[in-house]
Amino acid sequence: MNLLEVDGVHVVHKIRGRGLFGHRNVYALTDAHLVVHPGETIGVVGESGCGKSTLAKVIVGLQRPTAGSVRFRGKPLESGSGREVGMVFQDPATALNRRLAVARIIRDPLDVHRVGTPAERDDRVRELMSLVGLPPSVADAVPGQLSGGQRQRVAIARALALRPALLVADEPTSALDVSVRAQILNLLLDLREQLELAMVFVSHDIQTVKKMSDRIVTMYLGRIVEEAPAPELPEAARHPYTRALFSATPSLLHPVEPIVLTGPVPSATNPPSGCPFRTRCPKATGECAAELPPLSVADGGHTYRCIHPEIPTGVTA
Ligand SMILES: Nc1ncnc2c1ncn2[C@@H]1O[C@H](COP(=O)(O)OP(=O)(O)OP(=O)(O)O)[C@@H](O)[C@H]1O
Repeated sequence: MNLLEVDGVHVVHKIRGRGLFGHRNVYALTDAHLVVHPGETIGVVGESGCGKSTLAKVIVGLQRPTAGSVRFRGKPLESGSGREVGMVFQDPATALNRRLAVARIIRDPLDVHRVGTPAERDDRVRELMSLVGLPPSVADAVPGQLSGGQRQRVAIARALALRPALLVADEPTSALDVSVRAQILNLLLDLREQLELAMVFVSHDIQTVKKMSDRIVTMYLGRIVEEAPAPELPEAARHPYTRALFSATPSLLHPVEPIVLTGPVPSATNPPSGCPFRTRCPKATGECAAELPPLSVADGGHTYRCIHPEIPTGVTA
């Protein structure tokens, strides 16, 4: 059975316009479809504002869809399955209550859900601290007394307290010093292995996402424009935008032809007709404005929305 199914989810925010213009809609997420299988890691990439965090919040139940549904093990997310999905946020400095001691922060979900006896909760907190590599000596410290890496370990321990089957990590290392990023990524990889966790890993750092993920979802202006097996990227990327993202942070192992994007990302209040990427796409033609490109399917569960796709070397279109 699928662990998680995001089915036709839209998130539209209403914002107050200036003067006589009344309300405007921000199309943060449009018709998102995504399936997560037990134990697999889905990477989500795209530029700032493309809807990555909105998708992450929808998956953990922090953002209610305007339309569409999210199902966990076949049941609507609202029906109590929320505790099976843990979330780690970008900045542990703001995500943690700065007045509470580490042990209290990690224990909080256990208290809220009344898991076991108080003594069992204490044991679980000790176990979680050891799992994420926190020494027992920091149990009584407050977040301000810890390093950034330690704070993120506290956040990860708290997210794992209720033994979720799925962990959503939204830019979990981007607020950290470069020197500790690898440690936190390795910790997430170890935990995934040890606990057989599924993960949704959100980052604008496409090379890290490639390393962490089984499949990669590319988002642009609120839409999923491509989903492909991570090991095959960037060579197999069909959507010019996925290629552009990879070519912006080239890797020696996987060189790609540079695709330089010009012009600003269009506003999510007024997305272009047809293909959302067409205003910046080097391959765009008049046809791209007419309608949203249909979902095309390539080998290996690879899907994309583009009518002028890149064709990988050695593949016939
Ligand atoms: N509460 C809100 N009210 C109005 N607009 C919002 C709200 N939350 C998000 N948005 C808008 O929705 C769009 C998607 O935002 P989201 O935070 O999901 O993008 P993102 O890809 O995660 O960006 P970043 O990488 O900068 O975090 C953006 O245009 C953003 O400005």
